[in-house]
Amino acid sequence: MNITHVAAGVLYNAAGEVLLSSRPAGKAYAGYWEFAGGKVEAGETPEQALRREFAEELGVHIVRARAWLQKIHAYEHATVHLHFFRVFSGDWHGEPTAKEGQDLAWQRAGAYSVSPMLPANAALLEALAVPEIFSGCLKHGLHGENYRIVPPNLFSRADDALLLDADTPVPCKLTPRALWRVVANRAELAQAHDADALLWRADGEAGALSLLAVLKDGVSVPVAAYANKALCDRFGGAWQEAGLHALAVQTERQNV
Ligand SMILES: Nc1nc2c([nH]c(=O)n2[C@@H]2O[C@H](COP(=O)(O)OP(=O)(O)OP(=O)(O)O)[C@@H](O)[C@H]2O)c(=O)[nH]1
Repeated sequence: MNITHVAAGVLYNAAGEVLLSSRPAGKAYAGYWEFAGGKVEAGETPEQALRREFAEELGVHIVRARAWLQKIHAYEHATVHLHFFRVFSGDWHGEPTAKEGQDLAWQRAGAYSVSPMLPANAALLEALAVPEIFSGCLKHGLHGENYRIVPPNLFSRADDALLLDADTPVPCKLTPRALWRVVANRAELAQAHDADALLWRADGEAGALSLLAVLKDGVSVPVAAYANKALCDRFGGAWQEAGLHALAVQTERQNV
């Protein structure tokens, strides 16, 4: 199969908004909103392609980009392997300028006002609303800004995300905003193919290192590392560099 590699970036401003751009006239899906980026050229890494596309399309110079999710999507015209990056405020400079006739809009993650969005990006746009810091435990749930992930017995609101083990069926009466599965190794990861997001439970150094290896291979859904504060302090930077979405710091009082 012929696969086109594409690099795209989620650019953040100081207010925490993300930049979307519309596809210019003449391209497939003209007028649809997407993240700035484009095809990876021969001899380039995805990150190099991202830097080039951001300079060409937006006049933005990227200082540091963090790997995020990877998606494979089959379009009528091509199958694309998308490499998404996040570029946080402070990690870029320049004034984003539409250099290719596109429209630009800063948007609050989860409260988008532009449309239509590129259909392939739906899960990604939802993933951006997942906060980057959680705290709590598996038994009582994990809490982040405007977001909570709870086990079935605590599920009470339509905007709750549901926390389940890798092999527990979703209770049919529940319709969570997202399904999070708890995994601790590659075998459980392989079972969790229906998850919208993953909570990687790292109990010690071995678990922390295997999470790092999984992230380096590339992940297609947001991953939060569930670990005690000491492990989060020790591995947090390396995990985030490799594509971790969030840290879920295990609170002291529990032991599950
Ligand atoms: N830039 C970008 N492309 C995306 C995103 N999501 C997604 O499915 N794609 C797909 O990835 C492909 C990117 O190709 P492109 O046409 O933007 O790349 P390009 O600027 O290098 O195109 P060109 O060679 O026609 O000038 C398209 O099929 C596009 O639909 C996204 O968020 N951003």
